[in-house]
Amino acid sequence: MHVSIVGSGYVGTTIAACLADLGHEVVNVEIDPEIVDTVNAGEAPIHEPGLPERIADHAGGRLRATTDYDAVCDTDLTFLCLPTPSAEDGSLELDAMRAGTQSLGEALAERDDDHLVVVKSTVLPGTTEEVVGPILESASGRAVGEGLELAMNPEFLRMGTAVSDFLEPDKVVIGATSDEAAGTLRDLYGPILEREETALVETDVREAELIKYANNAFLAAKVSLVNELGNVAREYGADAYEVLEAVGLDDRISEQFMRSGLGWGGSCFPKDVDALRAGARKQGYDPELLDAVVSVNDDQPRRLVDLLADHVALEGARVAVLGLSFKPGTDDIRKSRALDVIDHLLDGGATPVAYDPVAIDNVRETYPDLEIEYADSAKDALADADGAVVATGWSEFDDLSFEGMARQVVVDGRRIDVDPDALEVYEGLTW
Ligand SMILES: NC(=O)C1=CN([C@@H]2O[C@H](COP(=O)(O)OP(=O)(O)OC[C@H]3O[C@@H](n4cnc5c(N)ncnc54)[C@H](O)[C@@H]3O)[C@@H](O)[C@H]2O)C=CC1
Ligand SMILES: O=C(O)[C@H]1O[C@H](OP(=O)(O)OP(=O)(O)OC[C@H]2O[C@@H](n3ccc(=O)[nH]c3=O)[C@H](O)[C@@H]2O)[C@H](O)[C@@H](O)[C@@H]1O
Repeated sequence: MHVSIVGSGYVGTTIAACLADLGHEVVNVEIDPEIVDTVNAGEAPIHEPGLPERIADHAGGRLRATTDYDAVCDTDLTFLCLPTPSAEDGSLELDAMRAGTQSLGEALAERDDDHLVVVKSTVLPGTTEEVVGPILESASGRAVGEGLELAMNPEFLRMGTAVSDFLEPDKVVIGATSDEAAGTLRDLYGPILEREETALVETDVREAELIKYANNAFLAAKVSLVNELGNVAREYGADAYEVLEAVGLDDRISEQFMRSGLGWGGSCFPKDVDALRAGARKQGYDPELLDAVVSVNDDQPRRLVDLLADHVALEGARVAVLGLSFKPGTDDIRKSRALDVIDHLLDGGATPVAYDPVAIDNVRETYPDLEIEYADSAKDALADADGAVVATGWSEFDDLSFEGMARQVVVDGRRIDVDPDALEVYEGLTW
């Protein structure tokens, strides 16, 4: 099939390379010319395992990128993989969706053949049919349902495992406005749907939109619940990891997403939970539980720094911060809990000395005025430090030597492997 993908960020680039891998002819339409040049040069614009080799294999062949929307006219369907960030008040901001849809509609005015537009971005119920559809119709002069089809197909990939998550998903959700649209997507995903492990969910558009939010809200809530149970376990002097490992043996609960500690961050859980809360309020419902999910999460970084302050006077202290990315395996620092930990350390008058295997440049570029020191290795960060906090659970922190610290006080927000008896103080945030 000939596929166009509007937006070549984490999702758009990943699915473009994977669809090319499945044998489709793919073009990425992206406003950032630097990203376009990178993809066309056969390189990955983002850090994601498995992506560089796929882009190198297909660029110049089945995969290309362009800034020119007219490229969509040579394709059968277009995915919208545009950003859907939070507005100041946490509500869903649709400026990029509106702008990209307008450009797509204008380009499709030039095409008479059937065309399917698929919303891949995470959007609240009603957005596909009440925002995207009308913009498409007015910009293209074509009517949805008359050769111009509309569908919503949410994405569940995780950063760090995006390629394998896309190619080997638990489920594919298709919310289509017509049987033809659903059939086109089934054909597109053929080899993925043939896998026994992939469930196919066909539903209406509104349900498809909400499934994505419900999925993320559930996972974020699970981590907040696990964190709350961990906080309680600590008060009782019990080990939450042992407790939750046993709880996870119950099939109804599952062993996944049971790691308590510093909480969830990233570009999706925070914005999606906020958008759902704001959307629910707009509909007249007060989402008390989701509010609590956020407040438990917001409190964990402060709790971590308070725990350190029980052992180290923060004013004037050198504190090693191990990890900056929002989770291991990615250089993404958006809404990383590590940044909140750093803010609390700075508020307490400490000097944070940060180390991360891949995310330091992102922090430097994004927060040039942040008054912290950076280290080239964990060992350098720990040298002469009065205390250390573990903010991201990179595997290289397992079995780390804490020698060289002024005082071996370690407060762990991610349950790395350490020998507590070898340290002066070892505190786990939730165990
Ligand atoms: N990042 C992730 O792990 C996942 C993200 N999602 C959802 O997918 C959507 C996209 O997310 P990401 O790929 O992470 O965003 P991103 O910010 O990495 O990429 C979006 C891309 O769209 C481009 N763009 C913006 N306006 C444009 C326009 N008018 N025309 C063409 N290109 C334009 C940007 O330059 C950027 O490269 C969001 O709704 C997100 O919630 C869903 C599942 C996973
Ligand atoms: O909508 C999205 O963009 C994506 O959001 C998450 O993916 P991602 O943000 O890449 O990362 P996760 O692995 O889900 O981790 C999210 C946060 O939860 C934290 N977490 C996760 C699991 C756990 O047990 N404990 C825990 O604290 C991680 O450290 C991280 O900060 C979802 O897992 C994806 O299914 C979804 O597609």
